[in-house]
This record gives sequence, C-alpha cells and structure tokens, in this order.
Amino acid sequence: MGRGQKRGRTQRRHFKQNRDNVWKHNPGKPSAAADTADAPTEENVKWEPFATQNPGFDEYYKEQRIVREEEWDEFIASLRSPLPAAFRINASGQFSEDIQSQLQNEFTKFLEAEANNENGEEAIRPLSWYPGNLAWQLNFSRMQLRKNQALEGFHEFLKQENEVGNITRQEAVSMVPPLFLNVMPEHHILDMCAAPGSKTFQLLEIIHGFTKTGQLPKGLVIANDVDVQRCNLLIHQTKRMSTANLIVTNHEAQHFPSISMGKDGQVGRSSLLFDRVLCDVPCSGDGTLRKAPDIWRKWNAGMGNGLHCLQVVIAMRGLALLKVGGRMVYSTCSMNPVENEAVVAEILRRCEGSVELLDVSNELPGLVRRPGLKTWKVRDKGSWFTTYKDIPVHRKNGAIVQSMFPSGLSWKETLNEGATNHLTEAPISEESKESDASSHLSEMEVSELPLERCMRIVPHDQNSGAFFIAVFQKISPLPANHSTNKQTKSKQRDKSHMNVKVKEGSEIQKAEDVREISIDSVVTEGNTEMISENKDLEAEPLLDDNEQNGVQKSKTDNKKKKLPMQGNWRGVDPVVFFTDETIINSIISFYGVCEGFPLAGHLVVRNDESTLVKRIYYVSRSVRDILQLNLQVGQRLKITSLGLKIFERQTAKDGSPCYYRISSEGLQLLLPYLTKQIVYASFSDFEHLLKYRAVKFVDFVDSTLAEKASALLPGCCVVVLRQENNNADITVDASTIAIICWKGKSNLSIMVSASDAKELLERLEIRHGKKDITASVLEKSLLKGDSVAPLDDAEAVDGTENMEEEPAI
Ligand SMILES: C[S@@+](CC[C@H](N)C(=O)[O-])C[C@H]1O[C@@H](n2cnc3c(N)ncnc32)[C@H](O)[C@@H]1O
Repeated sequence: MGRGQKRGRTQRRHFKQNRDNVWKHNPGKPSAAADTADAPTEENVKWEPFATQNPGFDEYYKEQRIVREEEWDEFIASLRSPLPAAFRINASGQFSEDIQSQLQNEFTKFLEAEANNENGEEAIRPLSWYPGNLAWQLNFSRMQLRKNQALEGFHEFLKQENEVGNITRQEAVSMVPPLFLNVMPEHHILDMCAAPGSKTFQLLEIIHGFTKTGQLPKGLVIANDVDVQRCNLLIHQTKRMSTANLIVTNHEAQHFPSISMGKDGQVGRSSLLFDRVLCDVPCSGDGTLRKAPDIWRKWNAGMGNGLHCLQVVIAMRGLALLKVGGRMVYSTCSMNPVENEAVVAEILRRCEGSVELLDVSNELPGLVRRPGLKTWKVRDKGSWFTTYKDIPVHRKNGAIVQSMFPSGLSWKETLNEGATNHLTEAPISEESKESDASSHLSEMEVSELPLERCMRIVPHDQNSGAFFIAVFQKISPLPANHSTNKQTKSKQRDKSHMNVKVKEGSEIQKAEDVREISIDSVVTEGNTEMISENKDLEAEPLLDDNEQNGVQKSKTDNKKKKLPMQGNWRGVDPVVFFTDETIINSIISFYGVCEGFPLAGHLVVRNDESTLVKRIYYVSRSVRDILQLNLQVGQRLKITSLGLKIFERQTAKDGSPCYYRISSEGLQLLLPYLTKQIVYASFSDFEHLLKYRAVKFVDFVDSTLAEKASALLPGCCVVVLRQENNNADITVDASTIAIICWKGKSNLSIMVSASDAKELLERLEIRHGKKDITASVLEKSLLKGDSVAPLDDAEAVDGTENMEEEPAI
C-alpha cells in the first residue's frame, strides 16, 4: 500500500485530476537515453499545456447555432482564455462588513497599482447582478493569482478568508442558480446533486443571512449527492458555515426517498416536500472549459446524449418532491441543448401543465443571458439528425431517445396525433438558413414550448464561464404517470426508450402518491441498477471529479463498480438523539445555559453509548423534526452528516466538573445563552491570548480579568472581547467576538486552531488600526502558506488534506 493511502486517497485523486486539468502528459519523441529506459523518467517526460481546441466541438456548436455566426470567433476566443477568478463574501460572517470595505477601498487600489493593467480594465469589481455587492470578480485567473508575485499576497488573503468561511471562492456563473430560487429563511430546500457544495454553501448563507446571532433560521437545506466521497468534501466545506440547519444525505437523486411527515410526530399525513429544489445535475461540463481545459481533449457529442435521460429523471424527481407553489431551478454547466432545452421540454411534456417554466427575464437585471433555443439537432455516431424517425433502428435501443429532439415525439406519433406543426420550417435567421442549405431543413423540428424562457449564459457576454438555467414553478400535483411520457406507452414495442429504466411501481413513477408509497416504499439498494442501460453510447460521459460534471455512471463502470453508497452505507452508525440527562444537566449547570436555549431534543450523536460519546451536535428545530420522522420510518433517509458540533469531550489532568467543552463552531450560537464560565477581556488582553495562546492570570493587563478568570471553575470557558471604553460586561450581539479557552491552575489558554487565531488577530488589529491592510497583504506574500480549502470545483480539492480532523457525524 502506498504512502498515506489509507487516508485521503480520494482527496489526492481529486487533487491530481485537477492538476491534470491544466497540464497533460506528453511522452513526445523519446530521447536516445529514453529509448533504452524501461519506464518514463523525469527527463523523457514532456509536459505541455492542453490544446484548447477540438474540431468536433466547433462543428457541433456551429451546427447548433449556439451563437450567431459573426460572434463565433469571439465566443471561441473567450472559451480559450483563462477564467477570471471570483469569490463571494459570506454576509452572515462576523467580518463581512470589514471585508466589504477593504475590498472597496484598499484592495481595489492595491490591485490596480500592482496589476498595472494597460487596457484600463478594472482589476477587481463587484458583480453587478449579485445582491448587496457580495460577489466579486477579478481580472486575473486562478493561475495568474498563483503565479504572479505581486498578487501572491492577495491570493493568500483569499485562501485564508476562504478557509475560515468569511468568503467563498466560486466561479461567478455558478452563483446564479441559487439566486433564482428566491430563497427565504423559512424554506425547506433540497439540493439534489450538491457536492462539492458551493451552491449548498450559498443557500445556507442566504437562509442565515436573515437571522440574528443566537437564533436559527426556520428553514433548512438537505444537500444530497450520490457519491460518498464527494459528500465528505461537501461536509468539510460546509463546516465553515457552522450551521445547525443542514442535513447531508447520500442517495441517487432520482430515487430520493419520499417520507411522510405529520404534525406531532404522527407519520403518514403528508409527505416531506420542499419549498425549493435545486437540481444542478451531472452534465458534460463544457461550460467549464475555461477553468478545466482538459475537457477540450475529452469532449464529444455523445457525452450530452449519454446524460440526457438521467438528467430528466433527476429533474422529475425534484418536481415530485417540490410543494405546489414552490420553485425548482434546473441547471447545468453545459451548453448542449440535449442536456438543457431538450430536458426542460421533456419535463414540461411529462408534467402536462402541472409545472410552469417561469419567465424570469426581469429578475437579476444586471445578468446578461440569452433565451433558450427552440430548435436543435442531435448528433450520433458522426451523423446529424433533425428528427427521431431518421435514427437507425439499432440506435433506438436507448442510446438515442425521442425526447432529445425538439418535438419529443417520433415521426409516427407526430403524424398520428396531428401535431404536424412540430415539423415546420424552423423560424431561424436568414443567414442560418443559407449556411445550412445542405441539411434537412424541411424536417427541422421546432419546439412549441416556451423554451425561450430558459437562460443560457455564454462566456463572451460578461467574461464568465457558461451555464444553463431554467426556473420552474409547480402549479398543481404532477400527473400520476408523470415519469412516463406518451412515448413510454409505446415502449412495449420499443422497450429501451430511456437509458434509465423505470421499474413498474417504482418511486419515480409514483413519487407524489404519498398514500401509496409512504413509509413502505423503500428504495432498495437493488434499485440502483436503474441508472443506465445505455447500451452503446457514442462515447462515455466524462467521469470527471470536477465540480461541474460529477457524472456518476457510464456503461462500463455501471456493471463493474458498485455505487459508492452501496459499498459504504452499511457500516455507518445511525444518527440518534442524545438523551443522557446526567450529561446534559452537567453541561447546563456548568455553563449556566439559560432555558431560552433548548438543549434537550436538539442534541444528536452518532453513537448513543454515553460513555463513548466524543462529539455532540446541535440541530435546529426543522432538522430535528426531520430526524425524528426519519427514525420513525426506519431511517429511509441515509444521513451522512447533520447539525453543528457544539460540545466535545475533553478531559484534562487538572480535572473539570464538566467533561464537555464548547466547540468553536457552536460558540456563536450558544454565546447569548451562557451565564457561567464567561469572562470579558480588553483588546490588549484578548490580543495577548491570541498571540501567545496562554497567558498567566498575573500577566493580564486588566486586574479584574485576572481576578475573574482565576475564580472560574477549571475547564472550558469563554473569553469575550470587550469593546473599547466599555468597562461594563457587554450584551452579546452579532458583532460579539469571543473565543473558547481552558482555565488551568494559573493561566488561561486558548482552544482555537493556529490558523483561526492568526486570522482573528489580524482582523482585530486591522479593525483597531494596528495594522494596515496593504502591509498585511504584503506580509502574506512573504509568509505564503498552503493550507486553505477553496470551495469551488477544481480548487475545492486543495485543502482536503485537512479534512479528516474528525469524522462527519
Ligand atoms: C454539477 S455537480 C454539482 C455541483 C454542486 N451543485 C455545486 O454547486 O457544488 C453534479 C454532482 O452530481 C452528483 N451526481 C451524479 N449523479 C448523481 C445522481 N444520480 N444522484 C445524485 N447526485 C449525482 C455528482 O457526484 C456531482 O457531485
């Protein structure tokens, strides 16, 4: 077994693959020395950047008329240029205003000066369409940030702030889908394909953004992903948010279970439905070419075809789980109409008027987007098809399906149903007609559905990546047979209509019929076979661990490899409520937790044997209700993680009457309700604690602090920073700064990680005018470290070596 293979093997794989994004191995012409070598050596291996071109790609998108002919050069040039880096400030973070003002004032000047942009382009600017100036885009790529010495300090700043959760590094267009959900703090949100979690984090920011410290939003996010390892990545990333309102689950989204939820713990009255669903499906990912140039090499038209059916069934499941009146956003980072408009059209057909494709052209006015296409073609095995009837019989075995075409109907059905107007001449521009004189223009199908309401973001409109977004509103319950469209009826003669086989009586077909499926209809692991029966894909979809195209299955690995959840689920301890009254009461009495903060019923653990409990997690009321229900129905939800770590077992030789210390993540929530084991420090004493990590009582500048600290019970305590000129104890609010410490015999020592202490110290010094922000950035250049986990996509892997500090609950 290789070095360190046990731990973090996946993370390393992610890491490696993402480095592969930029450089490819090219053995090139072997040198004379290499001729004799058995294996490649450093000397005979050549590394060169990926070629950013692919004739198949050009042909495909020219034919699909993804942009006007005269725009093509600009479009393709933009796709070949590196993607500008972007990030978002976490509005619910304690230092969001400080960061905002630093960006607007000092950083902008610093970057302009350092970057010395000759074209007069801004070095950094807020994204005009993102509310509250929270999202920023740089005029540098991630690579430039890494390589350019002048920018190194700023890069370190970004990494550090990302690590502590003050900002999130995320591609600009990837921030768009959650915004169209119109999230409110009381919403129950399902993020169906959530890993690595950049959008989950954004959703949490939004629901927390409305609430004060010490209070929790009424809503929650359930973040689901089929891949266990990617779930772990998500858990690690969302830990930065310190939230009690998140549940991470591990299901195939298309089989996400239905469970019944009644009032007062009664099971069976109504189903667990969501106010908002984010359906950011696995896709071919060609919208991420600017940051993942290896896709140029891998791309082919079969990738989109191979994903279409999975995308449809995931989206249909999302709509089944959506409340009437609720919104669902369907999104991909692909430009391909087969993965986008064709999926949206099929959803509308199956829903038979029970969902509406919303016109959101008035929302986010600053965002440049293009209407969805009404007509497109399908490419299979090197040929173009404008209609399903032309598909060779042997390709109708599930590889190519009717719903990939604009009409969604076979030629025969179209004629039978008199829907001849689906097969009209496409109302496309004159120049397009000219350029396509040779194709089957008379047979171009044009969708009659309002697909222009979809949005396609293309790279050259606002110097971004590409994305596709469609917003649905559910108007009424889905039809009983919603998972099977008209085509399916004819599937008796054409059995392999879909590459996702839907079993008779399966949840997909009856997802909304809660009475029928309720608790008994368990999604068995055996159902996982349903994913793909695609017998003969032109090419495999990308099995890429990049954020944007986490495709789970291909025809080959479907057969050979078990799904991650199948292999790993069985050994995981269930999440259970922590009910040991002796321990709970000892915590309440040691810290003087007020009644206003209910502990009982909100504490959960992975293992209910009290003596072994190392970590205790806090869950919001909304999460508690779902957990209760899940336990009642036999744990149908496979919960990978939930809640906020609030207490950790800590024993010390000095001895403490309480075996549990408060964890840093839980402090902010608990702080307003603590009446004991809490002291207040002046800035200088607080600064000393952060700097030296342990300070003797006699060395505190403030004698009152020395006195009060020595009077604390041994063990965990909280030190709150008192504001300048305020000698009285303060009322705790959102701006309160506090740290966890340990009261020993003669000193206080901090229980804060070195990086958090450094970050906090620096923030406070800047706030108190003891440090200049530019100096701090320059200093970072000199002290360059590499410990940070950026959240988005490829970069999300950088920090994962740190992630196994502790298992997820
Ligand atoms: C485009 S990525 C999601 C990116 C994520 N929404 C974000 O913003 O960070 C697609 C994800 O879908 C997951 N996935 C693939 N097939 C799935 C399935 N059948 N059910 C649930 N998740 C799936 C992949 O593991 C991958 O993490």
